[in-house]
Amino acid sequence: MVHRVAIIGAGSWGTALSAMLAKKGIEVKLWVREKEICEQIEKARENIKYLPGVLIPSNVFPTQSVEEALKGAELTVLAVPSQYIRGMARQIAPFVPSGHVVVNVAKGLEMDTFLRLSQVVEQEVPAARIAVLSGPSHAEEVGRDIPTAVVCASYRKEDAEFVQDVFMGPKFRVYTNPDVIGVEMGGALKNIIALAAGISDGLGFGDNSKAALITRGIAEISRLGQAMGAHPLTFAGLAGIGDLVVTCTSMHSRNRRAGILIGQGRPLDEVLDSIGMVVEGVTTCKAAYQLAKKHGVSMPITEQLYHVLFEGKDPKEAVTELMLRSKTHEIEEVVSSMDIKW
Ligand SMILES: NC(=O)c1ccc[n+]([C@@H]2O[C@H](COP(=O)([O-])OP(=O)(O)OC[C@H]3O[C@@H](n4cnc5c(N)ncnc54)[C@H](O)[C@@H]3O)[C@@H](O)[C@H]2O)c1
Ligand SMILES: O=P(O)(O)OC[C@H](O)CO
Repeated sequence: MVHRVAIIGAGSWGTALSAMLAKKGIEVKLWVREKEICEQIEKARENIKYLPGVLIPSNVFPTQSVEEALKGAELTVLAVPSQYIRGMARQIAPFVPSGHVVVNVAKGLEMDTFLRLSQVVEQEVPAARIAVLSGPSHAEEVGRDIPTAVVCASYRKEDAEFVQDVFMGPKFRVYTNPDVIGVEMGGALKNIIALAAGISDGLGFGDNSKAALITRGIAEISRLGQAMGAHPLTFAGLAGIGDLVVTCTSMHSRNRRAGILIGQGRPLDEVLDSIGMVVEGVTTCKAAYQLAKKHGVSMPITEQLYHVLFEGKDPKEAVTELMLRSKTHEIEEVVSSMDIKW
């Protein structure tokens, strides 16, 4: 039984996970970047900016010191947005003992290097053993004890099972998976498709369009994931189709909400300002667009979203290009493996 956990980052997700672990009786040291939020959690037991309405138990100890957060921790959770993972990993590194498990819960790719986040943490915290936790899990629901299932991936079975034991509870079920690449790529790339699904809603399209985006979305996520070494079946799991469905359909999703506003014709800067929280799909789209080129993988939805976000393309024109692009089979592997001549 673990007694003390450090959580680095008190945005929506770090705050929800802190509350959840604290309710299991674990002492949580929560590193909070903003002084006013740190004081608010300490005094009012609430994080009004990032997770309003969720009571933060008294065994969550907010601190602005990374050293203090990690002191005596048996597990460290990195819960800052993906573009800050390297900086935070570098800050925690001096306080991470050899063999300590660091679990990354952010979903994205590093924008300049296109690295997966566990690779970034590995580079910055060589003493750590890395795990990742992903899957369909909106902070607003986890913070309110709504039943949720996620997946933990790690190269070592014992590390994945350790994280599973720490997080598992009657309202939070954790599976394990050795496919770190697949779990990370599913979690990162679903945000791109959620932005596209939001745009579809913002344009006034319907459920058919959404289902098409989800289904063709998982096809292109899986293609890039496999080109990078992932197992295809991981994309049929919680970090794949599971997270894709929740993010494309939920009003909690910041990516989907941002997409809706873009579809309604609002400029990207204004949209990101109005959401006020991280919209990971924007930077991930940039990285995935380049990664797809590098690996020679076709990602038509990602490609069109890239043109809309960064080159001012009209979303309606992007939809027409997606619908009219060259004809193709649904699943190439089915065509080649069926015992019939085509
Ligand atoms: N919110 C969710 O429901 C949810 C669920 C699962 C995974 N995630 C993932 O967790 C990660 C964190 O997202 P979130 O939802 O908690 O973010 P958020 O938008 O709610 O909060 C933003 C966070 O970024 C921090 N921050 C801002 N500038 C920083 C800097 N320079 N250095 C370090 N930290 C800085 C803020 O202090 C705050 O903690 C993301 O990758 C997200 O995809 C979120
Ligand atoms: O609000 P979003 O779009 O960042 O999604 C949050 C989680 O990743 C959902 O699983």
